Amino acid sequence: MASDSQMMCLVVKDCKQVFQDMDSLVDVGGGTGIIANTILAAFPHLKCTVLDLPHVVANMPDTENLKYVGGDMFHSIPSANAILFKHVLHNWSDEDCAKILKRCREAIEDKNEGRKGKVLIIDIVLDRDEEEADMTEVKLIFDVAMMAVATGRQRTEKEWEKLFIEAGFMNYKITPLFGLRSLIQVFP
Ligand SMILES: C[S@@+](CC[C@H](N)C(=O)[O-])C[C@H]1O[C@@H](n2cnc3c(N)ncnc32)[C@H](O)[C@@H]1O
Ligand SMILES: COc1c(-c2ccc(O)c(O)c2)oc2cc(O)cc(O)c2c1=O
Repeated sequence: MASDSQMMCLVVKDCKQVFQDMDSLVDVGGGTGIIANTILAAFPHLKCTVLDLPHVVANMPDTENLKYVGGDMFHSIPSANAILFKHVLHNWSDEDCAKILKRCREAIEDKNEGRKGKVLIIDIVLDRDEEEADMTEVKLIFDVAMMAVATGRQRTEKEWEKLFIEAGFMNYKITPLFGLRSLIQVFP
């Protein structure tokens, strides 16, 4: 998982505009900060926070631009312009994702400036039109794996869309990445 996170180098390189116009980002379920550090290397002006379970971040030292918060995404997510989830939401049921996405809406609302941020999701999107059959097969194997090891699942675009709308988001944009995954930007 840690080495896979280095694929973020390519995401950051290919999707510069996604990170350019923000000041702050929270990586939810960001573990030991590999993804956050990769993003910071390309965008050092950002203030990043990694939110993960207390025992995961207990011994992680903060740096000038990267802070570790031990907590629970179901209860509260620190405020920021963007909230990132890489390989997190596929571990959770629709009901759980709805709760998490509601916490995101609270986290990206800037009450003083009336500005609203966005949610970034890196995960599998099943049944993309342009996709080859063998790619779909591998994605479905991951779907079965997620159901076996957690209460989660892989989702089609329609299933993602339903989650976003039910959580009060207005719009989204899917950018396919290399391999199996896509970047989904979700806007309030
Ligand atoms: C599958 S890992 C993904 C790690 C990382 N985002 C990546 O792509 O390498 C899921 C992460 O979510 C964290 N997590 C699980 N439940 C959580 C919760 N309630 N609040 C915050 N983080 C949680 C786990 O500790 C773990 O680090
Ligand atoms: C489906 O997610 C992908 C994972 C993954 C593995 C284990 C987990 O607990 C997860 O939550 C996610 O890992 C990889 C690794 C790769 O090199 C390529 C991939 O496409 C994926 C996933 O899509």
